[in-house]
Amino acid sequence: MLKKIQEWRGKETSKSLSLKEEIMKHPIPEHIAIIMDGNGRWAKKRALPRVAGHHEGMKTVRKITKAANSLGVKVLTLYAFSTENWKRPKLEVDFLLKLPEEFLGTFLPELIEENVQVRLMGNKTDLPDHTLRAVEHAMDQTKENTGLVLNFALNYGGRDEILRAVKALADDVNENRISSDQLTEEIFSEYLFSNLLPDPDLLIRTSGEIRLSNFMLWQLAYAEFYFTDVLWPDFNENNLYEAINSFQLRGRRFGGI
Ligand SMILES: Cc1cc(N2CCCCCC2)n2ncc(-c3ccc(F)cc3)c2n1
Repeated sequence: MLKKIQEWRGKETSKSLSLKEEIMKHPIPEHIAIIMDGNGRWAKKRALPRVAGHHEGMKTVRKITKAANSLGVKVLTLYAFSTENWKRPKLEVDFLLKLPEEFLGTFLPELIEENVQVRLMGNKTDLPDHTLRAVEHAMDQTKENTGLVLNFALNYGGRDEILRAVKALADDVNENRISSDQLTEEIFSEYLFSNLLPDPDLLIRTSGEIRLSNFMLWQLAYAEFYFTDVLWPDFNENNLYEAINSFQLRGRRFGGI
């Protein structure tokens, strides 16, 4: 039995290595965005509390961040907490909003070592002070880093983002800081939380759900979508390679023929 497990693991490793070698021969998506779904289901399958799935999912964040950075991905955006998540039970929300400081408290030295730049995308005002302090400290400690931009969508909602951008733009028009005929998609993008970041090339959503859930509604206009039944806590480097391989096999036309 042990021999069979070792043989299986050997095959898995060689499959993973050969797939990584394969995708490295072709352009790697510059910006990958991930809806990290399936954490509660992962816990339920093991008769564990939902928060155990969130905690396991946090370990997957580290694993996939390292894998993306080693591939040369430029931006990795992770949907960590949506504006809709406030509707969850208070105990679960409190647990979730402690994860940023737990993750950074453990892995920030490693992120700095790996030249990763931490960034936040979302509405900061409603976040607890302890959460914001941890993230802003990490952003300050990594602002000079030039490797992977690890962009956490925290208290983020696509419609909220667009509405805030329109309001700020309307103020600028009313104050004659810009006229509506000067407005372009590029200028509008600067009003979004994701300003200065390139749009995602590849969106990955785990756990089999096939919907956007109010995520990066403007920015995903031309992205390739990849859906997998794998639950986020089980998502590994080979699953990432499979998603990138699928992306590379598709011909992107950006609306052209
Ligand atoms: C709210 C939340 C939930 C959260 N989960 C773990 C991953 C699965 C999805 C939900 C639960 N993770 N994982 C890492 C962070 C995080 C956020 C900001 C930051 F600067 C550093 C780490 C995180 N934040």
